[in-house]
Amino acid sequence: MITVLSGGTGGPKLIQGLKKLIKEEDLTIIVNTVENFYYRGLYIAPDVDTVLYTLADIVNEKTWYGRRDDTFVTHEYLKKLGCPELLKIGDKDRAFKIQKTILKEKYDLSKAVDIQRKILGIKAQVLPMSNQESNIKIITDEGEMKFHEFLIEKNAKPNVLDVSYKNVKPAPKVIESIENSDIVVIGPSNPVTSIGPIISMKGVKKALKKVYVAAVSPFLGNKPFSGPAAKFMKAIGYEPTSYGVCLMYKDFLDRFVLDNKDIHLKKVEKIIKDVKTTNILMRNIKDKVRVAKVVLGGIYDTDDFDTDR
Ligand SMILES: C[C@H](OP(=O)(O)OP(=O)(O)OC[C@H]1O[C@@H](n2cnc3c(=O)[nH]c(N)nc32)[C@H](O)[C@@H]1O)C(=O)O
Ligand SMILES: O=c1nc2n(C[C@H](O)[C@H](O)[C@H](O)CO)c3cc(O)ccc3cc-2c(=O)[nH]1
Ligand SMILES: [Mg+2]
Repeated sequence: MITVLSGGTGGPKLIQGLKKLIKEEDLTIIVNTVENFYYRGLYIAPDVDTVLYTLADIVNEKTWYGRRDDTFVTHEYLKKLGCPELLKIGDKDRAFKIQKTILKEKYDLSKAVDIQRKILGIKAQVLPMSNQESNIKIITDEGEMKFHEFLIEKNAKPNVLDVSYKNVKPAPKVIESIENSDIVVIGPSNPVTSIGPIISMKGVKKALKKVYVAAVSPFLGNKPFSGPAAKFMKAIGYEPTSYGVCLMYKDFLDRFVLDNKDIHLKKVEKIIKDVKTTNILMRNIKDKVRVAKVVLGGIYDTDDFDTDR
């Protein structure tokens, strides 16, 4: 069994590659929930929905949120009515979020997500990291703001001084799925706001130390491939590089996959015993399968699986 720790962009790209190499029923995804929030009465779980759409092969791969080929009739009409939405939510995506909001009135998030996973015909297990709300705050030189205010309204421009979120309890099956895995894969997600909240939960690091853990870096040199990870890393006192990431994960990390052009390779090799390199930019499914093969190579046998599914 393989358990993947994932956010809503980098992790899902690697998941697409892993899905080509292993049976989907042998895959468990623990998804970040730190940025979940109620928006105008709708419960929004961005990374959960992106992971579900990715596993169901309906994700919009241009934005890494929402569904491919969705329509935006309600979103556009709300604008006309003078109530523009912060998030561009498609009509089918909205229905899916309305369903999750209704399910959450009766069940916890884990159960609601499991019902939706089955409706999408997904065989992998999808575990939200927690059923509690983290209320993440981004502390900037323009004051404290909500995650999506920072990311979308301010376009991640303000200087970040700190990132804070409540320490929440792991959801059911999270610890157990890590402990029962042949390998835990940490996707190239944002180390601070996607992976950090998962590994800082009670019992997670202890569980990760018991199993083989492999991670892919979201950095090349001093820059992430996309998004605000560099600002967040500096804000919490880590350099925005693969070396900074390996210092965050070093207590439990066994294998680290870096880009073959990463100038921090030597420093990382002093900390992590098993370092692999390849081109870790994932533009297409060929790239994603290649990176996934380097992650699993020699640890998890994928030979008996026809990869041209
Ligand atoms: C806003 C975004 O958060 P979220 O949508 O949750 O994304 P993740 O935390 O899952 O990932 C962001 C992370 O992904 C890295 N990334 C993106 N594309 C690639 C790639 O092709 N290869 C690779 N090794 N990493 C990739 C990127 O550097 C980001 O840091 C957010 O926080 O950015
Ligand atoms: O930057 C944006 N992110 C959007 N996101 C992504 C969201 O901001 C995520 O929290 C981040 O990408 C980090 O995971 C959406 C996610 C959804 O589930 C549904 C709709 C959106 C819409 C947007 C958007 O308009 N702009
Ligand atoms: Mg995220």
